[in-house]
Amino acid sequence: MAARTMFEKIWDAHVVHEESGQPSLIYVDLHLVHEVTSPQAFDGLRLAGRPVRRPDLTVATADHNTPTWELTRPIEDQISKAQLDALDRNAAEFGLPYYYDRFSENQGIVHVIGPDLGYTLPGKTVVCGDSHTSTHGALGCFAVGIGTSEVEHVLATQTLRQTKPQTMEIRIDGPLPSGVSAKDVILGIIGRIGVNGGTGHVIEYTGEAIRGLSMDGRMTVCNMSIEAGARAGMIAPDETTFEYVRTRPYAPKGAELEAKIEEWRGLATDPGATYDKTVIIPAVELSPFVTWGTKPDMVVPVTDRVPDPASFGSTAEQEAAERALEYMGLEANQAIQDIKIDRVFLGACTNARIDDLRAAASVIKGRQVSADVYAMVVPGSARVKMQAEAEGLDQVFIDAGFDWRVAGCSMCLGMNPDILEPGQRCASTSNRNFEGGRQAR
Ligand SMILES: CC(C)[C@H](C(=O)O)[C@@H](O)C(=O)O
Ligand code: SF4
Repeated sequence: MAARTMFEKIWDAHVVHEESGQPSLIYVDLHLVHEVTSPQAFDGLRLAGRPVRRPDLTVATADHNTPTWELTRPIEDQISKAQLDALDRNAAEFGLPYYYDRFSENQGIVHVIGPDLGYTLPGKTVVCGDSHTSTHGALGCFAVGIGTSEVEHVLATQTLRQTKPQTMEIRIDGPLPSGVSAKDVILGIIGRIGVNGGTGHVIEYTGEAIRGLSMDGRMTVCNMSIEAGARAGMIAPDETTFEYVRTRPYAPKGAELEAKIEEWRGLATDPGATYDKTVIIPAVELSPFVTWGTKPDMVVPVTDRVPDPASFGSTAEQEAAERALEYMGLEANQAIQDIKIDRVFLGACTNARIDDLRAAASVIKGRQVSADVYAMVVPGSARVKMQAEAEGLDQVFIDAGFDWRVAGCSMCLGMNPDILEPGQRCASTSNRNFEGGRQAR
């Protein structure tokens, strides 16, 4: 058989039906569900009198609307409450055995809990009515975000209509310079290829720098494939992946798992397989990055300055930069480290896993949040929160003046009470910086 990429192997193994000129029908191994994009999908099933075809392959949780204050306080916002209540009802009515409501010890951001609990596994096809489903590809699976009508289709049939994407390799050569994290890798990539650089493609991240990342770091990279315009992101499973899976509560165990691992070793892209596009970035060219504007590719090293709009090549870019500076309240050539911030948000499916909290706590330990800044940490899941508390990280944050919250999406999109006031500037670990969004990084 001809040499194939990892994506092609997973795709080939899941095609149910192909017809020329039509999207393919692919089988879905894992369907993740949250309260925002599922209510209408369940309504559709109810109207058609159809059951959920594979409740055993469906995992649901409440994350976007959940308040991050103490769980004993009731939800004030009626729209949030209605979406959460709808998922409670739908999970009960359609018999979903794996539903984690906001009080569950397995609750959390859907992209944090899937891998952490051991539902997301190498070789699978994973879908969710959510753009950052790309996160799961870090384990070596094809994970793609879908819309609400597709959520209904998957609930009803366990299949998805999907046009076969093209493949793109992004190789980061050499080890990462010190101080450069997974977030810097992906911001550096997006800064280079732009927010449309991956359009129509599945990105496979390769190279020494990627191999050297922990699973949590790999998820950060794959998470923001969407900000590069890609359909999905993926990383070949290796010993780091297998070690991670061995300690997941709901992953296969013992001999069954070891047999699976042998199978998963065959998923990596074959030598000689070709990608439709390849981008090579030397790791030495990466540094700690932040965004200064209103698109994820408006990126500079943190030691640098806000760019001058006049320095951009096209009129469109110049105008976009001018608008971004105005929105952000920044001046051209201002040093990034001189920018005043009002808030800090550590959280979201980009950077709220245990490695992220450990890294932040190691910097924060012994320091104080400025009296002018309100800072909060929102762990990605109840399990991450528990683990952090077992390690005493919560105390490090609290001693420094951070608020220590309950898990959820929180300020990342502000469907819950965690929002900025107009004009406030926030340093955020989230994945987007759009106008009207809630965060700056
Ligand atoms: C609510 C949901 C549809 C949305 C998404 O798909 O991305 C959200 O997760 C986000 O990040 O804005
Ligand atoms: S944390 Fe943010 S990006 Fe991630 S799923 Fe929630 S709202 Fe979307």
